[in-house]
Amino acid sequence: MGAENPRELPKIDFSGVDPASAGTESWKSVRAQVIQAMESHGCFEAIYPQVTRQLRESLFRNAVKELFALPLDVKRRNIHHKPFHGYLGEIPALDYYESLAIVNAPLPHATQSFTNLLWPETGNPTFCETVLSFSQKVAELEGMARRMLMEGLGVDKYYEDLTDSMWYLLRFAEYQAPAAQEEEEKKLGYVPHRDTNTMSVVCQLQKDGLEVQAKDGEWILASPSPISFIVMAGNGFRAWTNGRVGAALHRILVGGGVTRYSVVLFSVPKGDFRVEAPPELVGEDHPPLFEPYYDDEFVRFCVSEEGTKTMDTLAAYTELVRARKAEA
Ligand SMILES: O=C(O)CCC(=O)C(=O)O
Ligand SMILES: [Fe+2]
Repeated sequence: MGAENPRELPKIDFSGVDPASAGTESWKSVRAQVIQAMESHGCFEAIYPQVTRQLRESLFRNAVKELFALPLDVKRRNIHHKPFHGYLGEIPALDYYESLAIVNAPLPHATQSFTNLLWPETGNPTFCETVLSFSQKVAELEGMARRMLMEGLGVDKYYEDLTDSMWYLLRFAEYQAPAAQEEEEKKLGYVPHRDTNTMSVVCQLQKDGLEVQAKDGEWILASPSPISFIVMAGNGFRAWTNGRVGAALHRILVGGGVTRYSVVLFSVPKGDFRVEAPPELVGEDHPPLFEPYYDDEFVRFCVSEEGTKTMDTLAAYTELVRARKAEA
């Protein structure tokens, strides 16, 4: 594993494991690397050829291109009541950014209805098949990484329940190349943040852009191979593990005259799930760091004026709830 160089993200080879291989020697070896990487860097590069180069090619060269080429009024049909769960574009401070999202993407009916909404005449079966097989395979990677971390903390008995309490959101993003005269200078494509959800798996076309903050405050550029993904935890997992797993601070830089595309799978707590650390992770040595919450409520805080002022939304949210409780 490449964790020795603190200026590079650790690389972990998942090619020898699958969800059914939990407990095998190869699983344990990958697990040890995952635990170490999350401790040292808060994220890692997963080598994952289970998503074949061919599938990745058809995703980026066909599906993603076709999606962003649709007229704006068609893309805007992708509406969802929850922030960040549908079409996003023309956002102040995110000048180069546009994205669309599929809630429950690994479920065939969900991706099919997204496809029907955008291509009502044809239902675009090729898009649907490509996106479905991609998100199903990537969901397996998210599940393995999360299960390994839960095993490391001795709380894997909750793995199935935690999985059932979440949905997967697949988001397609385009970061337009800044205008020619700005080419030399990199621009912020997405502001520094920690994801609000549980875990995130980023797939990017071979274009740099994603940077993760190291412990010393320096930014590390992710340079995943053509068969790699970047895996990180968000505030949802940080809260559920009572801070034992940290949420990586990251940002996107764009420049060099190249438009960047990414497809990210997020595991997101469902609306009725209370995000709260299990008793095994709380005790005298580990006082509860965060207040339990429902994701909708936390996301509402994150997009509020107060939430957008802070870099640590989970800590700020906890502070707010505790202050309210003290007042009551
Ligand atoms: O586009 C990417 O690579 C990741 C963007 C991101 O950080 C996010 O959507 O939360
Ligand atoms: Fe993010």
